[in-house]
Amino acid sequence: MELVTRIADVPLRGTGNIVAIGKWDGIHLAHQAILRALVNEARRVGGQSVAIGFHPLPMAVLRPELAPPMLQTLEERAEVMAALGVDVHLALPFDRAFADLTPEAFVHDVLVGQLGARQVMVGFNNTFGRGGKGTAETMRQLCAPLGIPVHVFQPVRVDGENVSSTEVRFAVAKGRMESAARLLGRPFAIRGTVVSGDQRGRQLGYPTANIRIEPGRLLPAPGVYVARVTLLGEPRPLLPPATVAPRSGPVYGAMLNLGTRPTVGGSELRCEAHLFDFGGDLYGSEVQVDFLQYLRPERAFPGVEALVAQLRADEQAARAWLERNA
Ligand SMILES: Cc1cc2nc3c(=O)[nH]c(=O)nc-3n(C[C@H](O)[C@H](O)[C@H](O)COP(=O)(O)O)c2cc1C
Ligand SMILES: Nc1ncnc2c1ncn2[C@@H]1O[C@H](COP(=O)(O)OP(=O)(O)O)[C@@H](O)[C@H]1O
Repeated sequence: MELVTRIADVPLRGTGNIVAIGKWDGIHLAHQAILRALVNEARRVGGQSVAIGFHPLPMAVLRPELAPPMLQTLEERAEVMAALGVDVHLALPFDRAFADLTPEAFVHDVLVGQLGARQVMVGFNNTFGRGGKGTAETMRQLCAPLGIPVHVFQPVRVDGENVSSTEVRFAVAKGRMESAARLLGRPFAIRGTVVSGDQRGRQLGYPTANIRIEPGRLLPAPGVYVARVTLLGEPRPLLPPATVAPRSGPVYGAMLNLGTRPTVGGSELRCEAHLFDFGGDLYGSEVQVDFLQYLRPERAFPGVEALVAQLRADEQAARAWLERNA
């Protein structure tokens, strides 16, 4: 998949562009329904599937004080799209000039004029153009005279709730990882580089890979979790335009602590994972951490012995969970 941030960098391929528009944060089940339809339709007509999104997200530009933390970095979002088979992700920088386009100008100049869209797909609650004035219905009305079909996708429901990025954020922030996974269709995950810590873990018998946390992203509630860690290898800085392919690597069951380590006098938030049945050097490599299940809150133990005893109990609980859910 090509990841581009400028319309001029969208390749010209096939019989034209089939376009889906959204914010795509998290790429939950409802996003996936649209993107799968996009890919299928583009393949059917021999066209190119283009998912238009934004980076940074509109809210981060228009009302930064109200902008929620993101469920994914641009790279994480792009890789999930690549895995779904999308041909191009156009992540437009949402600046003031873009925000000021009227719905008419967006359709006539951007979608038709610059992108040559043949069909358009949007979610039922999509808004676009100045002040968010354009709705899915506006899109239909503007595209109909141009002979461009608009497909509006209805909400996807899970456990009686509409699937939305807001619902996913809520579940993640509460540490409800199984709810988050039901909405996402996969576990909530973060990626990061392993950096060095205080080198204390190995003395406790539990070396813990210290995963650097990107600012501005949403993290689960602090605490101890059952996790799965994928070793992705060398970090690959992403500078669009770039070709993005889904990455993978060896996968390990793990237990992790997202916390400040009060027992050893720590104060800043860290994400530290102990991988089961692994030995080796992870410093400088990139990992993906899937948060699977909340186990317990972090506690201040009277000393390291009590901490290690708890880590043994955590290991048993985490291994048992992984076995049950293999
Ligand atoms: C599964 C797990 C649970 C943990 N729980 C706690 C805890 O409840 N309280 C605490 O102070 N530290 C906890 N820790 C953090 C350890 O104190 C930390 O990993 C250890 O101090 C090693 O730090 P280092 O990697 O910087 O050397 C936990 C670590 C893991 C992997
Ligand atoms: N099973 C394992 N789980 C996590 N890290 C491991 C494991 N085995 C070896 N390591 C290595 O040990 C490092 C963590 O050891 P630790 O003593 O906790 O040091 P630090 O404080 O620098 O994180 C990891 O970054 C990784 O390179």
